[in-house]
Amino acid sequence: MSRPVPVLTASGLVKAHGRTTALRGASIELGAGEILAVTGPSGSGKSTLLHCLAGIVRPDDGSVTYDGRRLEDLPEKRLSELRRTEFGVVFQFGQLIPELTALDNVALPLLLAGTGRAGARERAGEWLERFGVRGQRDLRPGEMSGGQAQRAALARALVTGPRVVFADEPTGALDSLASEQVMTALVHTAREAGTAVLLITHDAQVAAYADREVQLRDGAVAQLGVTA
Ligand SMILES: Nc1ncnc2c1ncn2[C@@H]1O[C@H](COP(=O)(O)OP(=O)(O)OP(=O)(O)O)[C@@H](O)[C@H]1O
Repeated sequence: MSRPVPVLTASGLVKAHGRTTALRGASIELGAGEILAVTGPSGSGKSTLLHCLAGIVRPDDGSVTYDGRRLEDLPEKRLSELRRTEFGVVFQFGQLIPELTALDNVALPLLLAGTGRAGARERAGEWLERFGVRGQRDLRPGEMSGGQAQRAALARALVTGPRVVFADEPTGALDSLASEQVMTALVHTAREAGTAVLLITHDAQVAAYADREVQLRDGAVAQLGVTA
């Protein structure tokens, strides 16, 4: 099967945190609309790789190219605009804002992008519906189950129509049923919207949802294999 056109490419990424070298020449390619799992032992550099690819952290060496633009050449203002409009991020503990309801959490990125309040709330409601948590729209994160909160976090990551979603252990804190619901919702929605997903996971069952898997070992890509 032919591979999709790359939307995000990293080559030779090096990144140290103090004396610890987290990435030692990691290279990776994410295709448009592709769901790519990044696996590997604890400390192998998975989160650091995601942070570099998402433009959250600047690598010490190497290059990240998104849609023909080298992230390292972009000024901070342009990079944060790109993160806001073209990338979505979700972490292990969804990091919803605890004081806001599910609906307001999902509406927030739209408000920040300049959508009016009524339109933002309406669209947020539609996205909660897609993830099967519209019934929880008026609950705050602490009042939802872990799986419900993660589905709301995914709705928030996807509501602006990003081209790439970065998910760092999105099911890491969930039981297997909730994990399955979150992954099914993520894969279904990403496929429908043509969104590429970079998915970090320890869990082979979660990695099996991806089109392809890349393993990191000691800060570099160890093996490429097709999982689906
Ligand atoms: N902010 C930081 N300060 C110091 N060291 C760090 C920092 N972030 C990561 N590291 C170190 O860099 C290495 C890679 O960490 P990273 O979190 O990228 O790995 P990981 O594969 O995502 O690990 P895990 O699966 O345990 O989350 C580890 O040795 C880690 O201790």
